[in-house]
Amino acid sequence: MIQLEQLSKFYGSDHDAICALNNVDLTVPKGSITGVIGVSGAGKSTLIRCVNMLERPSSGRVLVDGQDLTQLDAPALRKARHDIGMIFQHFNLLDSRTVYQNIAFPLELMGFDKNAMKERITPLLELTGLSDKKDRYPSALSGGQKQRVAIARALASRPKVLLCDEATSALDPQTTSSILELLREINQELGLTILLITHEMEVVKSICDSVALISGGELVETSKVGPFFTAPSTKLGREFLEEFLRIDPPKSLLDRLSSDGSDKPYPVIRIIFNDENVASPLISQLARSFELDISILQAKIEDIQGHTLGLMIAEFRGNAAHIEKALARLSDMQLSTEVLGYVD
Ligand SMILES: Nc1ncnc2c1ncn2[C@@H]1O[C@H](COP(=O)(O)OP(=O)(O)OP(=O)(O)O)[C@@H](O)[C@H]1O
Repeated sequence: MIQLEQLSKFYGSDHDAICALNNVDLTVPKGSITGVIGVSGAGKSTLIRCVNMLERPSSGRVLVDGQDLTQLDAPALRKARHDIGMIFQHFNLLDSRTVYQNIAFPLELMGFDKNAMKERITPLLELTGLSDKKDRYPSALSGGQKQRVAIARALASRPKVLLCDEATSALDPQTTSSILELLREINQELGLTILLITHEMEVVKSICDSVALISGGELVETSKVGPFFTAPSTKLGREFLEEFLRIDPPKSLLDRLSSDGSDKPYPVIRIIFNDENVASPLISQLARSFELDISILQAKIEDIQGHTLGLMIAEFRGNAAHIEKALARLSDMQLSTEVLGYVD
């Protein structure tokens, strides 16, 4: 388990200090995968680097399995770091060492002899699918394979927690999926607690149990992943969700679309559905109740860990007063709606 208590970090001197983290409280339960998401500059890297003291917090506490790392002297911190593995966006492998030697590196520092090292490394090569690549150098590996080496190296000291710093940001979507799958497997098989930072909702959706949204160094929302995707409680959460769900209207529609409703009477609406209303025959009910013709122009449904989320772009045609009432009905139902423009 990782606990961050009132964690703050300032860079620079007093008068022009930059506040990168401001009184952050976050708990990552044992065996869970928690994602910290935020835009560039929000403080994600600073946060994750404070967990293993690569950055010294300015104030607050960092507890890993109950031990406050901010209170440790250098030798005790070195020892505590054996419990914390970390992987990075750009892998950080040693180019002059083979795959095997890279994974062996932390064990050498810990004083393992050759046989004990082999005993540790062989199953890690298997787990990460690298057994046949053990004598290759990093330059002869793909990005995904490099990240697998980094994961094996991070696991060599048998850590209790794994920190992932944008671990898939440099990878293509297919490789990203395979690395995320590997992380999920490791989490389940080894019971490893994982804290990751990302700017991608797709990563959170794929493997996280919980999510923490960070902005301007402050934690603005924490939630289980299902509720976060179906009903985020903050404006920023909703923005992330909309960006994730975004489907651009087709060009043929954009060409007809006017931002001004005075010359074109029929609105084109984007509606986000969630668990509560995705299954209801909402569109046909609205059409019947308000005598409207509703054309669905685009639609998308996502399954987020058992929760359903849908997005639809639809054109509402009919009497202006009836359209207004239909929109009011959507609003009463707490559905997130947005008028994209008007058509005639
Ligand atoms: N070493 C540093 N010295 C001064 N300011 C820093 C330093 N590192 C980060 N910052 C500042 O702290 C704030 C948070 O940066 P951080 O790198 O933690 O954000 P981030 O969310 O990880 O961004 P990105 O996704 O772009 O990496 C930013 O305003 C950044 O400019």
